Amino acid sequence: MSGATRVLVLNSGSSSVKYQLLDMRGHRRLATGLVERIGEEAPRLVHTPAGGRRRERRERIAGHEQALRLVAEELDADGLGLGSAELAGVGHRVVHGGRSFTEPTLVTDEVLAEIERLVPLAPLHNPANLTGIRTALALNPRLPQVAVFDTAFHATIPEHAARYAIDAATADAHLIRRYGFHGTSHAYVSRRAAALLGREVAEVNVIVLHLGNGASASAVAGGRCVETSMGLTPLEGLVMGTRSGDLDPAVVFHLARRGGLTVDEIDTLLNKRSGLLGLCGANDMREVLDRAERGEAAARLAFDVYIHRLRKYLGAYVAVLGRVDAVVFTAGVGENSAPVRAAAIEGLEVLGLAVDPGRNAARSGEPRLISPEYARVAVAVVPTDEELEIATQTYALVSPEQSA
Ligand SMILES: Nc1ncnc2c1ncn2[C@@H]1O[C@H](COP(=O)(O)OP(=O)(O)O)[C@@H](O)[C@H]1O
Ligand SMILES: CC(=O)OP(=O)(O)O
Ligand SMILES: [Mg+2]
Repeated sequence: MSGATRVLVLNSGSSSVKYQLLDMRGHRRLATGLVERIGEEAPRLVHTPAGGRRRERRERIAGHEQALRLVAEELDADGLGLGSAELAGVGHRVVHGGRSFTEPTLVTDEVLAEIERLVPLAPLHNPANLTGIRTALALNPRLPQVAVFDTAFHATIPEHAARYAIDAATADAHLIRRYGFHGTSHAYVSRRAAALLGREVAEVNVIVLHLGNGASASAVAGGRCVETSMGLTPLEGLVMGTRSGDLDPAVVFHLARRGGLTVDEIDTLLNKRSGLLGLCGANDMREVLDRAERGEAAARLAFDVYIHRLRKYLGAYVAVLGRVDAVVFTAGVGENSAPVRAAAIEGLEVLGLAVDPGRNAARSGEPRLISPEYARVAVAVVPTDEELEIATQTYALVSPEQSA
């Protein structure tokens, strides 16, 4: 392999693509960007080269392939395109790896076929991820492509936590079990949390609360994930921006039989029109908090439902782990919302948990403690960096001699 030291990371969501180009010498970001509202009204691309001016494009963007071609054009314009000899490879976030993929994987035809086979388990995500890989390959067939799976870190969850209590043969026939998602973030953040405590990863038990648009909790014992809140798909668990999280599965039958909704309509309802949005009409936690402060009852209730669910999981994961060294908040809401963190931990002194108001209110892009000096369990904020983690894993695969 040549002296190529750059990695492009693509995180293709159902209607967006986030990307970063990193130089792995010193982990420097050379460009970052976002394409949003793909296939919807008013799509746009925002591209920011390091040290350069932010550029924006607003044009029709019908699908992910077109989105990626525009990204490639923007990178080309900065001399950073997919044809560049300095590019060592492309790392793709792939949401569902089923039980087939527990490690970052160099993409081959067989790997593509397996990701395709898993589409029914992640219909909103895997097709976009596949298009990302195929388009990058079309733009430069010689460039190594690496798939980094959201599910991989959760492969260590023991069987008793991964199995749903349904007919075993049916579960096996349809690959039904808990897979878990956001694994790249849970892995990265739990490692950074151990470093913040000045301890070895193998020594600490951590609960990670990844609260973004999608949200999930995980229990990590000595660096191995033992439980997580998302399941077969990223719908289970916590209340999210637009997803319901946990509910009685009979709600689905009831909506089909009594409400006259089709399965696809129920799927859309639970994934896109539920959560905070469904409860109060806003999916952004900042707006929910603003409206709640102005006395809007629906927004107050949405916040309370969100926090109640979070606290239930927190308590459950204390029981799962037995001993907890740290509770860690991460992702958009977890990193930025002091009110969410305060409400999640309030009154949990019995579990050794407390938040220092001054520390909680402070702002910083660095990992930090927000628990008081005396607390038995650390409460921390650790910014996640899925892109850096994907780039690091990609570089280790495509350039092992240099990344070592
Ligand atoms: N200051 C803040 N207070 C509350 N929520 C915030 C704040 N800043 C960002 N967020 C929330 O973070 C969410 C995005 O989180 P992020 O981790 O970037 O999500 P994703 O990667 O799933 O798109 C937004 O929906 C918004 O609600
Ligand atoms: C898997 C998942 O929920 O991802 P996101 O939070 O990016 O929607
Ligand atoms: Mg995210």
